[in-house]
Amino acid sequence: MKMALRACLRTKPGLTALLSQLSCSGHAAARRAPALVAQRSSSSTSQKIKVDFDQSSGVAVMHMQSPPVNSLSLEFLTDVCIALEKLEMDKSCRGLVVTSSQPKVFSAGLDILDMYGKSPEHCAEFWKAVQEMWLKFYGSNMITIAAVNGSSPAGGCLLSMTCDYRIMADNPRYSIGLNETKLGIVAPFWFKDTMVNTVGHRATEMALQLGLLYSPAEALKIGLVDQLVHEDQVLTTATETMTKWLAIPGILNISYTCHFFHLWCCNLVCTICSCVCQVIAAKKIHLSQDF
Ligand SMILES: CCCCCC/C=C/CC(=O)SCCNC(=O)CCNC(=O)[C@H](O)C(C)(C)COP(=O)(O)OP(=O)(O)OC[C@H]1O[C@@H](n2cnc3c(N)ncnc32)[C@H](O)[C@@H]1OP(=O)(O)O
Repeated sequence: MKMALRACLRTKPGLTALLSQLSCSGHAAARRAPALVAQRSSSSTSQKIKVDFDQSSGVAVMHMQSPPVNSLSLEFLTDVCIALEKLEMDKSCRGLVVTSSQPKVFSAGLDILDMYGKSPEHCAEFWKAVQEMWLKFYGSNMITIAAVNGSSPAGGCLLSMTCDYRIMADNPRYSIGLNETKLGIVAPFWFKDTMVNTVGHRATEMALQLGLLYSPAEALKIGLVDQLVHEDQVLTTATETMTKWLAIPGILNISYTCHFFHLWCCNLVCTICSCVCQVIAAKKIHLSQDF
């Protein structure tokens, strides 16, 4: 699916325009950009993320370092988007591993404090930044691997699902999933679609209806993560796995992209139809209440 989005971003100007309306590159560009120096190995740091780029392998590692739990605040999301933009522009960077510098937590999802009691303008900017992060990861030309070295609820799970491959620490105390329902929030349709593309319809239905958080073993069973390793080995396994992915010529990825692009279009049409049906149904309920 991620590859489908990649292809569509590359080849379909109309769709790119449509998607970019969801995006907000403007606000990201306005902020300071962490520098990536063109040398064999470089490191760039913003307040909330650190990027180590090894030019000889073409692989960058993004360490999320926003204590205590890497919650996705507007500032954090903006830093991530800026770093991704810079890596994407550097054609020598072919792979990206995302991981956490915080103990026990990959990401706690959207920053609840950044959503509560804020102005409508702030909420709009915040929400656009969430969408931009999703678009940038899902539409990335790089191979992306999530090294999930801790719990990853809600938006944290979404972030990991936008990657091509997920490796999680095999610690039963950690959990991962879209638990929005348990918080009284309906997960947006594109959260749902991302999960459907990862684990299929039935598993997503169960997960969202019940707001399930899965242990690493359960997550592996339904395909929410691809591999479990000992806590100490999450990052090294991710970089080893990256080598295998990067050995596949990029052109083959593009050919799979065409199959997945078709699926993605079907999904989009279904979603639009379903929205229209919901509006009609809501209007009917409203009318029937008038009588
Ligand atoms: C504008 C449109 C809105 C539409 C929204 C639709 C989609 C929503 C998706 C979301 O992502 S909503 C966020 C959902 N997140 C969660 O449910 C996670 C809640 N947190 C946890 O489960 C746990 O904190 C943890 C991540 C498993 C870590 O547990 P641990 O025991 O290690 O730490 P804690 O003691 O619980 O927390 C430490 C510290 O961090 C604060 N915190 C935790 N999560 C968040 C968060 N999401 N946002 C902001 N702050 C968070 C927590 O309050 C503690 O703070 P304190 O000051 O030390 O008390």
